[in-house]
Amino acid sequence: MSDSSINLDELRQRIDQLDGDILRLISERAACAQKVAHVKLAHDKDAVFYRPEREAQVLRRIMSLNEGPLDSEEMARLFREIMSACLALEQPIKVAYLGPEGTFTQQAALKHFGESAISLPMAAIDEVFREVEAGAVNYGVVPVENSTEGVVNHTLDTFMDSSIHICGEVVLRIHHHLLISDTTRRDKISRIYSHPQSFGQCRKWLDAHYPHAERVPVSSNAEAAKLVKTEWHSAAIAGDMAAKLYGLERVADKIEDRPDNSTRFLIIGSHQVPMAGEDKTSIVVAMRNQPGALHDLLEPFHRHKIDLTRIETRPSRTGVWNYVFFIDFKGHVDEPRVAAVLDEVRLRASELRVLGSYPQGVL
Ligand SMILES: C=C(O[C@@H]1C=C(C(=O)O)C=C[C@H]1O)C(=O)O
Repeated sequence: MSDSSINLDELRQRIDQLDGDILRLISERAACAQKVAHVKLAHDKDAVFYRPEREAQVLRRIMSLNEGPLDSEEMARLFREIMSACLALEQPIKVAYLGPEGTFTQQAALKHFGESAISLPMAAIDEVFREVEAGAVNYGVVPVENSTEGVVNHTLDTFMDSSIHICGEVVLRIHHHLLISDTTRRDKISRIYSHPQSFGQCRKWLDAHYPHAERVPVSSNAEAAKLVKTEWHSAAIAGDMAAKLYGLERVADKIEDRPDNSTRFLIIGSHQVPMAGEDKTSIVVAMRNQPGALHDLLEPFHRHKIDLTRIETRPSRTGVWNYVFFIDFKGHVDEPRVAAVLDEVRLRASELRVLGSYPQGVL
């Protein structure tokens, strides 16, 4: 036996030993999580097992303790799955997302809740809201803004008519691929299907590589992937999940024009989330139609040194909502300085609603 094979045997024995240790520790952790669930139930029979603020703290702690060689995000993803499996022991979490199956929103839902969550596709953003409001699911996931294409107006508009809370956020790197089926003639592609947002994110690449192909907008990337199965001269632009789901081949990888192309999704639910330590708050504010309204709105944030992360304006849809601003900022409503700012803004606004305070996205 050569030296290298002796080493290999030893290393494999060591790995077997470590796997045994990991197995034992994961089981011990799962038993602990089960006990936590029983304690929660003893206090309140309608207790919610899932605690987004606690999960954010667990993941942040793991990332700060990690010394490699795995990078911290990779390690947090492993722990995300361990927590997801622990939680599912008691009660798998049910999550509605903007479908169909294979969309980036489903990918975001699984990234946030882990693969043990039950994810249910909905046909439209307002259906996701309705399922959460009706209590048919624990949470919903909807896209809210893309770094290349901007805000998803429909999501913001739906918040105006809803009493739902924002319970979390998740940011997903969006990679688009040009996909074909096994019957597609790759030299004869004359039509490309995708969602309008994705066409926007791949515009330059398409102009350079397929200037003459017809671009056909459809309701989702997953729908585009499905259509390609039946047409020999068509391709689709979609992500990994849709490619796998429909068994498509990648003709070109990562064709998005900007390498940092990412989408932010919101987790919506019916509970308010306690402080996690690094939180964000989203509010919607209506101001009266008068000069200086925007300045009046923002001035208290500046004075109290609160960091705004986003501000969007939407047209009002009623007489009361003259100007409607969606504002995200760092901090939690339970912090005194945030409460002070909101009190001041409330006096200046014709209406203010806190959509939610929630942990800043970790993964
Ligand atoms: C164990 C708990 O319940 C759930 C499971 C968690 C875990 O596995 O670490 C964390 C938060 C909750 O979603 C808890 O609240 O601590």
